[in-house]
Amino acid sequence: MKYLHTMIRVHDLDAALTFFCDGLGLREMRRKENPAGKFTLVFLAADESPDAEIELTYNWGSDEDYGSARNFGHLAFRVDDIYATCAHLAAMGVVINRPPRDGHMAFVRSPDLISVELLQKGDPLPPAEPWASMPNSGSW
Ligand SMILES: C[C@@H](O)C(=O)SC[C@H](NC(=O)CC[C@H](N)C(=O)O)C(=O)NCC(=O)O
Ligand code: NI
Repeated sequence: MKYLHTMIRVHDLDAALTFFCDGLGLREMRRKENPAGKFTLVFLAADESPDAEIELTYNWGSDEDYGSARNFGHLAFRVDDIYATCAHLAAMGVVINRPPRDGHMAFVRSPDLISVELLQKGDPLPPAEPWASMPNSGSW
């Protein structure tokens, strides 16, 4: 058996692509438009794990509240420099809900409030400001 993807429903496809592609660096692998079903599927992957995809499902014009079930935890990514990644996301206006105070782990949320865990590749980075003294913001 092979793991293929995790599907998440999004309300604003452009905002979700800005977060996952411009923010996290994932690449759009392919997309499927379904006019009959009035939805679009966009498959994304990180460069080091091209087979492990995220499937963004956009239901055209839907204002359905998809909720935020606590049984789904988070998507996790390994990053080369957690401080640089968090600084880049913060510059885009993304809230760093759990700052990388320990140089190892951080949490943010996508525009659809999907929790995303960022883990530093290799050993934790040395403590550095502003992260070392940055408080948590909200939940993740
Ligand atoms: C391509 C394959 O990976 C799919 O996941 S297609 C599954 C299919 N998706 C849809 O119909 C998308 C639109 C639908 N309105 C929705 O929001 O899911 C499907 O069966 N979805 C149902 C589901 O529970 O995933
Ligand atoms: Ni799917």
